[in-house]
Amino acid sequence: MVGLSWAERIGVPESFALAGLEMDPARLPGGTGWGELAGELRGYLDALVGVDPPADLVSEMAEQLRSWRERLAAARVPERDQPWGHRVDLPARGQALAPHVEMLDRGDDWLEATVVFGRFHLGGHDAVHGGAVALLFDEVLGRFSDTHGRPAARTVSLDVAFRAVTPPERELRLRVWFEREHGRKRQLHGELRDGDVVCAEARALFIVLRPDQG
Ligand SMILES: CCCCCCCC(=O)SCCNC(=O)CCNC(=O)[C@H](O)C(C)(C)COP(=O)(O)OP(=O)(O)OC[C@H]1O[C@@H](n2cnc3c(N)ncnc32)[C@H](O)[C@@H]1OP(=O)(O)O
Repeated sequence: MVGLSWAERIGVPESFALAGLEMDPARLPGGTGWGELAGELRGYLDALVGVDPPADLVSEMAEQLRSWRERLAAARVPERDQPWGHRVDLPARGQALAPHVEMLDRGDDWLEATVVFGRFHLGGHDAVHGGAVALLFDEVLGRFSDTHGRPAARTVSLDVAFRAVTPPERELRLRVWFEREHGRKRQLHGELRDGDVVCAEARALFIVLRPDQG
């Protein structure tokens, strides 16, 4: 990654997919195969949550995972060089923590997207975990907060109201928008819907980082 600027390394949070960014995936951390790997990991976690496997399969999986953990330990890099969470050219920044979000449309101060929570994000009784819903809002509101050339900010408060059960494995609609910007403060609002049903609403406050806080 020698010679790449920080912006080239992690991209800028202007997009949820490549839109407008001239980045060559082969030159980015993780290379061209990272998106497929992150997608496979997401799929693996969703599949694992949904099975009751026989004992020999459990042992075999544990052994393979142990082997991969040991191989990966040798390839550890500082956070700024890792592809996970830094690949803004890929869905979910190339990580499997947050659910899969696809941007549909956006204006200067609003954004619409679809989101599907996998079985991995299930809390119980066919409802998505409330923490996963909060994670979704923090991720999308947080990224959108930094768009249109705005300097980076951090979440200082996130209030989520759970209005109805959020179903897994269904395409849901997410809308987020700026409510107010004043000084270092940005207030954003988000709404998650399953058809006409409002599943959750969020209000978040972001504080722009001072140069010494980046
Ligand atoms: C591209 C990647 C996108 C991913 C999105 C994910 C986003 C995240 O999850 S960020 C991680 C979670 N958040 C954090 O770790 C933040 C931890 N907090 C901090 O680091 C610090 O509070 C920081 C740096 C943001 C601000 O600290 P500092 O510069 O000292 O601000 P401070 O002076 O205390 O507060 C600034 C203003 O905000 C207000 N404020 C601060 N916290 C709160 C709060 N919780 N509620 C209401 N107001 C608050 C203060 O009252 C103050 O207001 P005023 O200027 O009117 O007096």
